[in-house]
Amino acid sequence: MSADFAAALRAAARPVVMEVKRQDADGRELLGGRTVAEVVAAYEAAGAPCVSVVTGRWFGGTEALLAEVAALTSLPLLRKDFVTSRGQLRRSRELGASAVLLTARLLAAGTLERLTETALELGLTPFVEVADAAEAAAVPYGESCVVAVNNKDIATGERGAGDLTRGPALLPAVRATGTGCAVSASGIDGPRTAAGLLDAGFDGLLIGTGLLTAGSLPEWIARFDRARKGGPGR
Ligand SMILES: O=P(O)(O)OC[C@@H](O)[C@@H](O)c1c[nH]c2ccccc12
Repeated sequence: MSADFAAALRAAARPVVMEVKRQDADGRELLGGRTVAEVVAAYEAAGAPCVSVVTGRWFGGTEALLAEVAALTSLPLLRKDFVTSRGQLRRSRELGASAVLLTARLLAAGTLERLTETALELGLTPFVEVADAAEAAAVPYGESCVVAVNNKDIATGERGAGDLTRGPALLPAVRATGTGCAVSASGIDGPRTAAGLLDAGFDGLLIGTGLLTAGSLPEWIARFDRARKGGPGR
């Protein structure tokens, strides 16, 4: 559980944080009759370096889901939720998270700084999501954080398709935070899109719905590998 989330992601042949999420923002079921154990096993077989677990109620998640995934795998886990308190950070650690989502848009600057500090003290990697250049410029302790561009809009409840041009445009601002791990998150619909974001310079991706609704995960991965310019593991 203390595994280094960012290092695992950066070192991976397929730097994709694969997400366990019960429902999308519109309430659509995503596990499709599979058990959580089956989904985690499929992600491990696909070479996932890290797993994201959505505990937010909005997406049908619970804290118990994080504990369940932690019992199934030793991969570093990201807790995805709307974390606003230090208590939630401590709890995330207890439940087995290695990294925790902090959403810049939802947190006042002082709160984001305080939560980032506490996360680092607890040995959790802050996974800070930004949606514009101003948010990126304000990321505290950027060199110790994973900084992710969220392609979807939190202001509209993460509904809709997302804006995949946002990420590459924001990449210079994300790099300026000092992070060694720039991630593109949300709304990545297919293997070609995913490959294009890595070719555009992202170190990693976070994908939930696209993987969970893929007819065949091995086929998705094979298409992803083929679509990458330098092949997997450049
Ligand atoms: O399923 P997608 O579109 O690949 O997105 C994954 C992830 O980014 C999304 O689940 C998410 C984005 N922000 C969140 C905040 C809380 C919980 C979950 C999320």
